[in-house]
Amino acid sequence: MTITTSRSPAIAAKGLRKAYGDKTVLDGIDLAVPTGTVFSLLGPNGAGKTTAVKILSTLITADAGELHVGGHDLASDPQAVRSAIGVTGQFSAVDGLITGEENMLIMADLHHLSRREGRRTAAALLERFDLVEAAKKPAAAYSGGMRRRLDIAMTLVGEPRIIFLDEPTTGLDPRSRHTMWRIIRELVAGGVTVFLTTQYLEEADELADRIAVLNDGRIAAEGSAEELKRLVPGGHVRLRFTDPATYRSAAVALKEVLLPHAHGVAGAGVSAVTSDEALSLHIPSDGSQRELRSLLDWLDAAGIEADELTVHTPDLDDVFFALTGGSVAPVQATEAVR
Ligand SMILES: Nc1ncnc2c1ncn2[C@@H]1O[C@H](COP(=O)(O)OP(=O)(O)OP(=O)(O)O)[C@@H](O)[C@H]1O
Repeated sequence: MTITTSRSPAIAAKGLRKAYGDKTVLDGIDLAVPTGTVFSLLGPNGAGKTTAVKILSTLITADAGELHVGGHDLASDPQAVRSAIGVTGQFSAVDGLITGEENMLIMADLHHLSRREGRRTAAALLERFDLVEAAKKPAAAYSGGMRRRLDIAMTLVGEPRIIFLDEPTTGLDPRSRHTMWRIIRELVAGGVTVFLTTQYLEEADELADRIAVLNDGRIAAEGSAEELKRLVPGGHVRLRFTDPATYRSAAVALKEVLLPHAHGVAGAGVSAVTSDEALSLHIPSDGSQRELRSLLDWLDAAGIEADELTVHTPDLDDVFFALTGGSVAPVQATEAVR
């Protein structure tokens, strides 16, 4: 297993293209997902994430590209790809009219397991996914979280080594989301490769070894969460005040010190953000000890006492907005600031 892990990617795409009519959805995308890792594809609504999942899991065909999944060529051997993968997500395989257990047994039949083996596998997976109590109830009566768990359990009947999860936690409450994260981590610990699309940047941050941000049909950036966060600004110190008068005098003093000629306070020359409603000031900062010290010195010298000081480092939200045309400045401009 280690040999495969280090040598051949579980999922590889070169020049992946797909258009619907004159709308190009994927415009020559390259991806390589090492075996036993989590890869997350992020992007705004309509960016083409589901399209990429559908292509790589053989549900639809690409217009162009060299695509390999599990070492098999998607164009020439889609059947081999199908037997290596599992897919769950927006197009759930769960039949609501029958029980969770019956859904599992149907999957076991589809995978040609013997009756005995099918029952054993179904029971083990229902237990693993905390569905034993619900097993005899119709799946239509399941909550969203239970249904997702059943969906993944069904996918695992065939013991796929590569799993595509298309927005697996959309609409789930925080507890169900954390359960799903635990399940995904367990799968990966067992050597499974996970291709994950999500709308939750926190989810990619938690789970993914590598993240690609899809925008306008192309990969706008790819890397670990930490690497992506380094691409954008967003680091700041937030000062919060409870007394409006103290807040106002701090805002005035800050404006003076952040004039283009002034230096010495963190990020001098970069505009701070004031929020009159929240009585808070956001001062650009990399959060380093040096910058914090100079900020504290300045606050002392100016006689300003904030009620709360918090350091905010860039998160994936900042990355997402910067790369997908949101409200934050584009990446190049932000690099100049840092
Ligand atoms: N069968 C189809 N025919 C025509 N256009 C399609 C078809 N499927 C998807 N599209 C278009 O392709 C684009 C990408 O859709 P896709 O579902 O892959 O996006 P997505 O990133 O998964 O979005 P979301 O986050 O909303 O699920 C969208 O503009 C969509 O309208």
